[in-house]
Amino acid sequence: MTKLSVNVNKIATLRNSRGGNTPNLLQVAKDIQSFGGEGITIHPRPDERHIRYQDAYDLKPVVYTEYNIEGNPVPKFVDLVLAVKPTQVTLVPDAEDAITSNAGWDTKKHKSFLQEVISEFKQNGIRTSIFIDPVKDMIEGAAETNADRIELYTEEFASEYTKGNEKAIIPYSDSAQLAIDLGLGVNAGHDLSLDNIKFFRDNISGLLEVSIGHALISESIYLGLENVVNMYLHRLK
Ligand SMILES: CC(=O)[C@@H](O)[C@H](O)COP(=O)(O)O
Ligand SMILES: NCC(=O)COP(=O)(O)O
Repeated sequence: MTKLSVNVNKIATLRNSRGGNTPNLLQVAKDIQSFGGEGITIHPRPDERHIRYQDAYDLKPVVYTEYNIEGNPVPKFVDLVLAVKPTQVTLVPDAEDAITSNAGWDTKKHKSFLQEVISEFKQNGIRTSIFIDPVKDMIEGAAETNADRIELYTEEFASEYTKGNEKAIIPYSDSAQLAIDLGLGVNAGHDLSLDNIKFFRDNISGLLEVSIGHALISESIYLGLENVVNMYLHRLK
């Protein structure tokens, strides 16, 4: 069963745009879970353009499903995650000025760093996942970091699928199977949407979790948040 974790970054974007507290991030997170959402994901970036570090603390008592905090493991981020202790931390190699996440880890080049930071999170009871491209060497490197899971970076799939190229799934299905064979759990995210999620899910064995934000919140403008959450859940059955 693939769990739906809703990324609420874009709720925070809207909230911050007026300087107030509308939409109320905590209330939206409660509602998403009451609609059937099986997790809440946030990605506090160093410039706090959307999710603020305080949001990560404030959400902890509100999230009773799975709480996933994503980000580049710079010292401030590591301290935040160790203090909040979410269900899962997803490590993303984002540059500070990146408009959004745009690459997976080089797990060979950063092996010792990742081993060290992953060990610290695991010692604190936090499940670890690393954001990764669907590349054989990188998946093998991920296994050597002792991460619990990988998160397949799905932008390339989403972009190609939109153009009608269904073969774009092949690196992802191959990578997922290799990860499972190496003892890694498989998550996925970035640019997944109502249009592509069922095809992706149907072709990825053992997919444990998808984290979806930008498309889901955008689709909700037209279709309503409760309706969209349930449309994703239906496609993920
Ligand atoms: C790692 C990942 O794919 C998501 O966290 C994505 O980066 C969302 O970040 P933004 O909402 O800032 O685009
Ligand atoms: N890890 C992916 C995520 O949390 C949301 O990415 P997106 O759906 O906003 O592209």
